[in-house]
Amino acid sequence: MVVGNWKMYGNLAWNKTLLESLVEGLRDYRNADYAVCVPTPYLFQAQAVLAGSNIAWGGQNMHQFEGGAFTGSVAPHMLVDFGCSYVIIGHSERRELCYESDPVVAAKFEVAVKVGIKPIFCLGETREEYEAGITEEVVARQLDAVLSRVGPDGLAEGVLAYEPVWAIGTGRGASPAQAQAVHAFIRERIAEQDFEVASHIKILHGGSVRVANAAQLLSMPDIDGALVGNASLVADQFIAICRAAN
Ligand SMILES: O=C(CO)COP(=O)(O)O
Repeated sequence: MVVGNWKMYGNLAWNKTLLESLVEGLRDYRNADYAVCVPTPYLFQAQAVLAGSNIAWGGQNMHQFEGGAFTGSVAPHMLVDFGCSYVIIGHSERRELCYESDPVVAAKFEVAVKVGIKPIFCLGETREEYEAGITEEVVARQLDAVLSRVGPDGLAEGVLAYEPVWAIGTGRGASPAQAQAVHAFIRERIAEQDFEVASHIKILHGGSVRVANAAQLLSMPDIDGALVGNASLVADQFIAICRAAN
């Protein structure tokens, strides 16, 4: 599975070119599930261009409540209205810059499943945490917050994305072996609760996934796909990463 996270980039004209190029470039490919998570105002455009194609679309965030006086927020059902299959939950940029806590991320995960949207649940350690050698502790805490709220069967309704924060946007991602070790740790921790769920759940990798390193990362046994930032903004690069998935 390969998912593009456009973050806060794009405009109507530019999106149109990118989306149409993706449809064209991936038309004959069925090797993986493909999706793009676009800024909320452009969901209608993603829906219009991608409907009927083999590329799904989704949001990058949503509120955990179904409605209310939350100026500037987007309710889960609003993503449903625009045909979203996915929503990114707990991205490190939202955890860090918007102070989203583990309990909030867990609540969002639960609500997304409830309204029928697959959450792409992000977890990963910061550079300080990595350097302090507490990666597993941090990732376990983030995972457990969701697991304890929805249980293994609930978790199975979503997709996981391990994104070491120090690898995001830096061009210096984790090595395949480094990434594999944490992916395996995550899978083992889920297996402690439910072996079946652990063996079937998709764990994507994110953080400077590029054309040059995608195939190697995706060949690791516990890496089931990629969550791509920068390279998802360039049609040829995103298409190449999608084609590298198997
Ligand atoms: O944050 C990311 C995807 O969610 C990764 O971004 P980059 O691919 O730009 O490092």
